[in-house]
Amino acid sequence: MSADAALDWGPCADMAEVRRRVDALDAQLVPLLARRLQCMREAARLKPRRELVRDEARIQQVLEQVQRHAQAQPGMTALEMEVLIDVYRELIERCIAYELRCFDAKLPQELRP
Ligand SMILES: C=C(O[C@@H]1C=C(C(=O)O)C=C[C@H]1O)C(=O)O
Repeated sequence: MSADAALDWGPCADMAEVRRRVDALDAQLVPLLARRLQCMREAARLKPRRELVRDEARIQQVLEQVQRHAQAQPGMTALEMEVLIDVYRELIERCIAYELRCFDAKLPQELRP
């Protein structure tokens, strides 16, 4: 089965099909998440001060955009929307933690927290 066919909507015949779909989705998600992390490395390189790593206004903007993308998905339930936003909140927190580590790595040893 092609990756696209595995992503078709509709009920799965059995658990094997559920897992084929999940595996195909992960194959698409992992490279995208890796690229998102690489953006954090770039953000850490470009931001001049540690306190700029966490930007609450930008976090809100990202969450609102994600909500709009999710609303455009056919068949998305309110509960799925809630889970997705939770996943994104956690993703952003992990990204900020990674960005902080990247930022600290560019500081001279004596200035690292
Ligand atoms: C990448 C940035 O740094 C942080 C990471 C964010 C993210 O994971 O989307 C959002 C806001 C920032 O706190 C940024 O400021 O855009």
